[in-house]
Amino acid sequence: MATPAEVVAEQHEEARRLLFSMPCAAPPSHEEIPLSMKTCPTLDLFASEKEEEEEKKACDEPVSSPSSGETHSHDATAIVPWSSRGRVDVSKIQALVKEGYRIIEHTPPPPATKNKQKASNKKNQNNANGSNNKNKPKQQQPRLFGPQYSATDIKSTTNLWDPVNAAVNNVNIIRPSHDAWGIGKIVLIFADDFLQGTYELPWWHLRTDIRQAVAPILDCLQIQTNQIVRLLLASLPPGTTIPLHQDSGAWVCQTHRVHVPIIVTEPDKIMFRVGLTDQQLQRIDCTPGHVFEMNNQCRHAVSNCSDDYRVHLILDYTSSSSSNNNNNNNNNNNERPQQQLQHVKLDPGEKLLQTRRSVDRLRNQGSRPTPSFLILGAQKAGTTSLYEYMMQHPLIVRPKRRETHCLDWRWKEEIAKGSNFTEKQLREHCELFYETQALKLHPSCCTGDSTPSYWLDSRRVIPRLKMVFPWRISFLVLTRNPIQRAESHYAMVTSSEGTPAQLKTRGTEWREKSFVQVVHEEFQNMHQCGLIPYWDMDAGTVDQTVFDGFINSAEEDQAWSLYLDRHVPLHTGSYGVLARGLYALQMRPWLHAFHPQDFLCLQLERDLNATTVQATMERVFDHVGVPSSFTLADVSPQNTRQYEPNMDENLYQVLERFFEPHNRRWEALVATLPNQSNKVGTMV
Ligand SMILES: Nc1ncnc2c1ncn2[C@@H]1O[C@H](COP(=O)(O)OS(=O)(=O)O)[C@@H](OP(=O)(O)O)[C@H]1O
Repeated sequence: MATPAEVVAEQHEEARRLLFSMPCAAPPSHEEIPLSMKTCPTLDLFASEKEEEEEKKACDEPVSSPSSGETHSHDATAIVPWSSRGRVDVSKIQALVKEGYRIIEHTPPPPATKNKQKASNKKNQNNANGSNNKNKPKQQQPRLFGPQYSATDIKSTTNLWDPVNAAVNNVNIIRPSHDAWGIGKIVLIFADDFLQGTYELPWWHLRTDIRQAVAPILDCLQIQTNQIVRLLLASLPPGTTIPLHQDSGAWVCQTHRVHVPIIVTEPDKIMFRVGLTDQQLQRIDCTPGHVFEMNNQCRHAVSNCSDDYRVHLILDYTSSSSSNNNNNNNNNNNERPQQQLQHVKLDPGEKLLQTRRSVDRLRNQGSRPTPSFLILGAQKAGTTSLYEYMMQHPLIVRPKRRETHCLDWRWKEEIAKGSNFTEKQLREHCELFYETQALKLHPSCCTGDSTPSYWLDSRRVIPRLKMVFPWRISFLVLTRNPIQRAESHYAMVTSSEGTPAQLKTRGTEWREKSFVQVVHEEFQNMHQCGLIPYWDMDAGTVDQTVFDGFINSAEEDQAWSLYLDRHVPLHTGSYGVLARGLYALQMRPWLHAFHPQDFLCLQLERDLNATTVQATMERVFDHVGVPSSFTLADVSPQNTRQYEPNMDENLYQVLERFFEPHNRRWEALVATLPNQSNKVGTMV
């Protein structure tokens, strides 16, 4: 939430009052602030449907209180809010950025001459047609990619603050809150929030004069260029206050934030404050050349109470161990292991596509297909929780519905009848269930859905999936104690609560039957299909020798197919109370059709409990190809239901005997899959 204007005005007035009574603090003794003093903030999450709104929101968002929701791993009083890193000569940078720092147009004007020309041509055309509604120019291109400028639109190539000059000779970067505050910028290095890509802009990698001017600062900090993830100059207009806030985003706890005042005409009229709380703010000396590091997890604010613009160089860098070509490891043991930075050199005039948390090159559009992951099942095994936890990740975008069913129930009826739909048409139909077009532009983001019915009867789903989404998909499979799964299934299907659509899809077949009856019928059905020859229907026991000889045989496959034909309808959810708990059987066709490494198999009780869920989700994020360094804000179980126990001890024991060899079979199968850590453990 942006700070209300009246609060900003109050803070500005307070800063003005403090100018003469609050001296600059003596620099704390620390030099580089350990990253372990910067805990991960609570993120305000990316919401696909509100993307436009989100983009307008602040990158550095104000939050209520620094000590409230945050869990500092350190004694709070020991956290260092800032440190002085030295002094440097900034005259070379001053000379480079002096021109135009006072007159900044933040929104580049449209390329006037050409647009006017086009508009007048269009007007003439329309008049000639006798209509001015036809052939309206499409609004979408300019909005997405920004206007196209050419060298002739630039007023002065030496004015690095000019957004038109930047758009042509450098790269246009959007910084929503800073742009809204009227802050001018010269961006040299930029990164997305997860540091997936560190972009060196042309004015950095093509201009020796700029690099040489900045070099003394890097020497002072004792860092290499490849450690920098953001480097920019910001011009704060007179009379402006950036209100109290603390920075958010996954990058914050992985980077050191440095400020260097460059042009500050009246340093005594600048109020730059930082502190652990709003009551503990310290004022920092902002005379040009003072290199200081600020803990941007602490509260901070700045007010320019002078009559001139104020230019700071702002630099974020990672510990040396995370940068390529650097062997010097000064990482503190408490810090998260850091990823290797990927440095990308951008071309002059190149277009970037930004959301609040992501940065993508226009040239990379479409490089991640949609969808790129699917939660396959099992039904009632916690798939809603898994899905909702995934959707908290800022780079995962919600599909239009959680269970798309685009490959089973919602597969076009005509298609099912075998009409002549082309592959392209089929794909387009399925793509409608996802934010496909928007995601093409943002390949660092991804989407997928959770349709637990896919796992059980995959005979239709797998060929359709291979046809419409022929790229590599990351699959997620979640299992649960199959007895509890069955109880949960029965409770859902017989519940009278839910929307009319939910009640319809659940069916009414089990309404008049007890759980015991439903289980008994399922045993009969399986038996008649020849699916459980090892099961003594009267004694309720397994013949292990028959079981071992039967599983994975052609007879088992045939019996399974017969069972699916006879007892797995599409129009109701009242089926498969035991079959849905035969996890290895459901998985077999999937493993025949796809690579084993495409699957991540999790177990509800073991992997989504309060102790394990964060680590599990980091594996999930890794599996689907988004940065795993994201802390979940809400790990509460989803889609829970209160219901009376619906079986006696005797039935429970029967089911335990029935499922026991199947559970072992499943565990043995999962153990053969690559990338399944935590694979040792028994089905609870
Ligand atoms: N984290 C966690 N820990 C323990 N149990 C959990 C968790 N998340 C979901 N659940 C339980 O999973 C059941 C819902 O599963 P699904 O969301 O897959 O159901 S559905 O197939 O989408 O209808 C539902 O089970 P029942 O409450 O027994 O019906 C949920 O309570």
